[in-house]
Amino acid sequence: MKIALLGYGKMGKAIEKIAVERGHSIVLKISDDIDKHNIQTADVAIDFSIPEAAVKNISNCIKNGVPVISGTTGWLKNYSDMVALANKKDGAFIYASNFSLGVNIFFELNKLLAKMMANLSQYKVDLEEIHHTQKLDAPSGTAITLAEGIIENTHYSDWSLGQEKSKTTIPIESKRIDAVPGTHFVNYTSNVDTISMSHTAHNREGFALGAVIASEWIIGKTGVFTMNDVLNIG
Ligand SMILES: NC(=O)C1=CN([C@@H]2O[C@H](COP(=O)(O)OP(=O)(O)OC[C@H]3O[C@@H](n4cnc5c(N)ncnc54)[C@H](OP(=O)(O)O)[C@@H]3O)[C@@H](O)[C@H]2O)C=CC1
Ligand SMILES: O=C(O)C1=N[C@H](C(=O)O)C[C@H](O)C1
Repeated sequence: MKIALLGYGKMGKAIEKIAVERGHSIVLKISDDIDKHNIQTADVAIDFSIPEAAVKNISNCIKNGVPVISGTTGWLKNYSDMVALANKKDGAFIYASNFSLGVNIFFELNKLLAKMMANLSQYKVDLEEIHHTQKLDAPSGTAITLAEGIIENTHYSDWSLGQEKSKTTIPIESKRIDAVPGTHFVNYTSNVDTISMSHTAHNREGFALGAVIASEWIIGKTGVFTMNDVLNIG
């Protein structure tokens, strides 16, 4: 498989290592305006860039008929536009806030726990995420997906960064510490106890492997998919 890397930072480099180990070749490493490059030389594009570049990168791939996997976070207000474009152009597109197998299992556990807690009004939920100090966006995309999983299954209707805003808003605390690859907590607290669930990434390999597996999976397919489709969970 010929892979274009859209973004050659920490994740681009981690993906290159795993892709090459799995027998793929990297034909493009793009860190600037995608319009300067011919994306059609690749079988698939993997975007781990910056929030401001993701929409243009994804659009360019879809318009050129190249399947695209995006892990970039912080651009999600435009997600429905990318879905519409992919459907209109018969493209192939996967976005995931987190490509690791462990976090995708954690997403399902989060929904299950939310269902169990839905009628227990003595508990309040809050989320916490910890990442390295170079991270550009807050809260993390993973924390937003966790909040969405709780909103789908409880009376909560929104999330907010920082302190609790109302009884229907899930507070998310974002911490930035040194080189932390990514840690997420889901806490349910009552007057007498706290139930906590956490996922801790030890390095970036899980994210990178998930993105390469998604790229292998999407070849030959048309449509908009999620990691639940790729991993056959959920
Ligand atoms: N979904 C998931 O599983 C994961 C998602 N992420 C997300 O992936 C993204 C990248 O993370 P990370 O690799 O740590 O960040 P880095 O800052 O290490 O890398 C981002 C890279 O994007 C480059 N870039 C800047 N402009 C463009 C452009 N127009 N097109 C393509 N690339 C560009 C930057 O180049 P330069 O430095 O020259 O400006 C930089 O090399 C973030 O949004 C992060 O949240 C991260 C880990 C896992
Ligand atoms: O920026 C990162 O590093 C990460 N970003 C993703 C996110 O925003 O959730 C995934 C992972 O936690 C690492």
